[in-house]
Amino acid sequence: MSQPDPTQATGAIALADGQVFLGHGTGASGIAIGELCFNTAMTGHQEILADPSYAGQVVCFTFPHVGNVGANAEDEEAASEPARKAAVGMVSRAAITPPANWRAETSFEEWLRTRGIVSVTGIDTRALTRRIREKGMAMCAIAHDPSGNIDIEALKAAAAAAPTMEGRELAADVTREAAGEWSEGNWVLGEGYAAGPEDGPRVVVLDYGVKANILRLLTGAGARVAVLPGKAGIDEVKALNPDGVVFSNGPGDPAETGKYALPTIKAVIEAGIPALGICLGHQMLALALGAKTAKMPQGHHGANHPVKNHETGQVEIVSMNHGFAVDGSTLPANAVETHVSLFDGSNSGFKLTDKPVWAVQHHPEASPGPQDSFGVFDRFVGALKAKADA
Ligand SMILES: NC(=O)CC[C@H](N)C(=O)O
Repeated sequence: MSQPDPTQATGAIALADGQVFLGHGTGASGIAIGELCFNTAMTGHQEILADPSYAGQVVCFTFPHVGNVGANAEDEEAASEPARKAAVGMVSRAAITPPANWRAETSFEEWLRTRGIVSVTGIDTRALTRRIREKGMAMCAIAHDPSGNIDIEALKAAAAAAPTMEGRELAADVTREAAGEWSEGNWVLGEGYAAGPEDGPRVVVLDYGVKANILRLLTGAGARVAVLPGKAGIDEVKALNPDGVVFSNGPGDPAETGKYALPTIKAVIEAGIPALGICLGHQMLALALGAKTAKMPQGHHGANHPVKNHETGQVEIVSMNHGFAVDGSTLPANAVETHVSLFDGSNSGFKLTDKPVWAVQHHPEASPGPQDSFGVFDRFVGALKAKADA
């Protein structure tokens, strides 16, 4: 692959170990610093970059053609204004072509610009991905300068000085500022989003950077959904009379966000309120139960990860986006592992035997990805309805 002249490159990415890749800048200009991960999804790149769990990260897409479907407002995953600060950078191989899809409302390049995502194309993404596979996710600095005046040495220094993801609390940056109601339901081709139900179980979602499709699928399953900022305490949760509580996905290190979130999570479990944790919420539920989480070398980021559901015996193909994992062997005696990743055997879900508590590591809401795990929402809301009818 031809490399631009280092003195004229409009895009560059420097890793913390000093390795530099030169390319063509696109999207937002400037410099962004974050953890570099690779994502293997072949479609849904707008939804991936708009997932607030990617806050503080630069995403390298392994699929070479990114953005040729453009972008549209319906595929928005930010559920609040602060949540629009999701991925900080994007790396891809081929140049972004004009949109060629009937749903496109804008070009992907324009969307990257308006979202402030510093992007570089023309990169040997196979080499970059191999680097992550061999040495783990690296801190990086990514630059786009349309005039081609990138200070490579300064970029290397910025990458080397960047704080690693372990120990970072990022949920506070992407959570909503005030409590709110959520009424958007499931998306239907040609019709858009359905309205939420008038009655049904009350579900309170603790927002650590929740993906909008989690809220839509809860609403679609028949719940009346309220969303609270991630720092809300148990009194604020109880004031909404919840039939169930959801601990959302989100960015950063679960042990750090857990410093303010665990008291609320523990209080919900102790009160016997049915609870569901997703991704960061799954990790923090595990921490609340005394289990441990650890940083993974390369994490799971993609839309075709096989997960074994021990309860049904079936394999579900799921969306994944996590760089930390629950150590399943540290779960307490009253927890049963319900899901496991078939890529590496890491924990992908558990439930409690003596409390109505469930958790999944993967993203059952997809967006993007297969819908094999949509049943997580129907089962949770169904359990709340069954409890109300009992
Ligand atoms: N999608 C998520 O909720 C990610 C959880 C956590 N930030 C991780 O990287 O593991």
